[in-house]
Amino acid sequence: MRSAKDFFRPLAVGAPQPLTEIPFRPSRMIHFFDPGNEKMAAKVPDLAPRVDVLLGNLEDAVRADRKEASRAGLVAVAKATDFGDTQLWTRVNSLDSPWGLDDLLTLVTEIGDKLDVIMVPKVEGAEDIHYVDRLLAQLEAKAGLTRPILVHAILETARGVANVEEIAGASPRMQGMSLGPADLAASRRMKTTRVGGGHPGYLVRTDPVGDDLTAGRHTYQQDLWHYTIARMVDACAAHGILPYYGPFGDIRDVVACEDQFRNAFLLGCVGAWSLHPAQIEIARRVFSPSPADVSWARKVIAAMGDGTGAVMIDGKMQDDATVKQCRVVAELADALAAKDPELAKAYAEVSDD
Ligand SMILES: CC(C)(COP(=O)(O)OP(=O)(O)OC[C@H]1O[C@@H](n2cnc3c(N)ncnc32)[C@H](O)[C@@H]1OP(=O)(O)O)[C@@H](O)C(=O)NCCC(=O)NCCSC(=O)C[C@H](O)C(=O)O
Ligand SMILES: [Mg+2]
Repeated sequence: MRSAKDFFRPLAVGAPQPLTEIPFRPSRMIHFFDPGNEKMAAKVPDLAPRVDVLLGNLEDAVRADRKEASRAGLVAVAKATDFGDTQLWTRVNSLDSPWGLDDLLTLVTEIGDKLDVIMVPKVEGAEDIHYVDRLLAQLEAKAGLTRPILVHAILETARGVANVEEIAGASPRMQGMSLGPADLAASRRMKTTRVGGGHPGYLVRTDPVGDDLTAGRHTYQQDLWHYTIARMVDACAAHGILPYYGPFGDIRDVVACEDQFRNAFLLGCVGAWSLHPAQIEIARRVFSPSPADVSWARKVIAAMGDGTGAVMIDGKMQDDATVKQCRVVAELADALAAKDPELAKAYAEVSDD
């Protein structure tokens, strides 16, 4: 482990100064596109103003014989597009793949000034982040970059989950973490073939009534991902970085997608991946606090004055802890409103009530 004194020193001569804090930038939806797919790449200029993050995906879902084309496509899209205040991220191929090294070498050299975050898949432990950290510092120095590229880890192996805290704290570059439910299910030998979401076989059943073990017993489907998301949220909060849900693969089932995203939002996640344009609005809706919640949060903050003591509002006790909860909601609303004029209007309307 690096000493505390060295933690915020650049890892290569001439590399940018590491950040001491990860700035909060709206990232409700990380929209995946394949930059080697001409149809998808052509939609990027129209998509950019509609999403918080555009992610050029080079890893899984890109065929092996299309890896170089996708990498080149991302370079071309990044150079040709004005992203405004929308972030550009990429997901590179895994560190043990034949493409991961060339992804990093090419992208930092060619478009490092446009890339905000590099998502690293299948991170197993702090050693993977340390490798990327040093390499990025060398490449940034060589490219003359003036701000550090941040790193986002996907939690998608059993070992990665076991090491989640050390991954979250491995580098000042760590921006956040996403759940990767498909690879994680395979790594754990879980028996679901879905990408995220619940499973009808994973349930609890109400007790039997009398001797009949079958009649009148209700079952409730449970969430396969609750444990991992909760661990990830704690690790991220402890290290000042941001947690994300990841992908929901049943594109058609917009209802269950919204449920999964909302569970993650309530547990502390700030966003999710959108794999298809249909999921963009779902993420925007879910990961933006409702005007009613913002109105309530502001009311509590106003009533609590310096934030100490206890008061009753609408029959509910408020104190030092609830005002902190309300500040989380109100500060998120302010940050999102600064980017999203529609939300700004909705939040302004409720404060006029
Ligand atoms: C899932 C898809 C393959 C579906 O594509 P398609 O069959 O073309 O869908 P549609 O016909 O409904 O598309 C309508 C139009 O929208 C365009 N489109 C589709 N998806 C996107 C997109 N993501 N960005 C931009 N544009 C998109 C289509 O081209 C159609 O256009 P047009 O014909 O002009 O009307 C496809 O959506 C897709 O490939 N999505 C991304 C998949 C992906 O990135 N997967 C990897 C992430 S999940 C993962 O890796 C698992 C994770 O790591 C884990 O372990 O859990
Ligand atoms: Mg994966």
